[in-house]
Amino acid sequence: MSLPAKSRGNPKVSVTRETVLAVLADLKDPISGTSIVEAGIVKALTVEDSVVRFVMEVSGDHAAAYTTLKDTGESQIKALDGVKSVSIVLTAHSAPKPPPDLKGSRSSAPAGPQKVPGIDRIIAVASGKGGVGKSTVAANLACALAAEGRRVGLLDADVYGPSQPRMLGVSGRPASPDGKTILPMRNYGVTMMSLGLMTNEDQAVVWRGPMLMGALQQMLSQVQWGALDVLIVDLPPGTGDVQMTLAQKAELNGAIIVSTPQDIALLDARKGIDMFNQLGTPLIGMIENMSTHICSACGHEEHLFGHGGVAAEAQKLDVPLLAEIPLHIDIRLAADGGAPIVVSKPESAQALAFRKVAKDLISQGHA
Ligand SMILES: Nc1ncnc2c1ncn2[C@@H]1O[C@H](COP(=O)(O)OP(=O)(O)OP(=O)(O)O)[C@@H](O)[C@H]1O
Repeated sequence: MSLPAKSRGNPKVSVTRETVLAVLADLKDPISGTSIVEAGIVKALTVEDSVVRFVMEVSGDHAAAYTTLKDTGESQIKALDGVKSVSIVLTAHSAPKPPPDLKGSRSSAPAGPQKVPGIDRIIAVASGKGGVGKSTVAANLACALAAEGRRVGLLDADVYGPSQPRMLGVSGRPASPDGKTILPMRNYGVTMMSLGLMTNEDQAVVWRGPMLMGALQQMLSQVQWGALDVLIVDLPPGTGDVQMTLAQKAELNGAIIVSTPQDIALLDARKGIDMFNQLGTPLIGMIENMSTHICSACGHEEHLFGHGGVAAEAQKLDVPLLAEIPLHIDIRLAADGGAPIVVSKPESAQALAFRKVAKDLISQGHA
């Protein structure tokens, strides 16, 4: 493929994603012989403020063969007009052969969920429906556990709407000094990694199933989490590929289901509970979020989305109800402002509701 005409000599020209892709399309994958774009090696390409970033996802067996290619790509993109800098992260995942053993094989090799080295426990925070406050709960629980002295990681696996960088007030890109491992970000005592940090915040990310699985696996195995007492995983809403992959690849110690009291959210939450039951992941409990609204002006309490629906459901399903978190503007402002309420107003009633859950998780040995 030939390059689009470069606008040499024009310092004001801004480089586009298409121009970068055209350069990359001319680079041959040393293994398949096709272009590295066609071979699906280039992932999460973003062009932002003249800075080009992308991930080259290659098989671990051939990582060395790609180092030169990475350097070539870097210098060719740097040479484009309008490019200030280039950041390429070369990530090597384990070889695709033998095929992933998802159903269990007759071989003696251990199949199924594995413990992630250095991580004592993994808790998934899930919801059946989007927008019920799952990410808010995950961020507050992670910070509250850290404040209790636990070594906490937070993995934002919500690939369709990663929000943890914003909630934890973290920006910038994770570094990969050796091209193999990724250094996570850290704030409020929480070690955090998000797929959102590898992509452009304004860009809709269309993840294909296998790409998603590769990315999730990388997040678990190539991020330098360090020693953790607990890793909280903020899952995307619903019962899709990410949930399945996570439960199949990593040993999950438990799941927390977040729901609003409304029937429709509860219906979806039930599907989520069903899925975890089928995957063999123990349910730690349910959290009713946006349980009751307390007016910040007059203190009047009203039940915008109903109240007690999750408690009734939890009882029916014989799953503990961990908390009823009120709908309060301070919770939203804190989350939007990059300092969850347990950090920004730790003594408020809203923060105490989250902190109690964290303390209970510790005392029950879950975190
Ligand atoms: N208890 C609460 N009180 C007030 N606002 C809340 C509360 N919980 C969540 N919110 C706000 O609701 C919005 C959605 O929350 P959040 O992003 O945590 O939901 P989510 O379930 O993770 O959504 P998605 O799955 O779509 O990412 C955010 O603006 C958040 O600040």
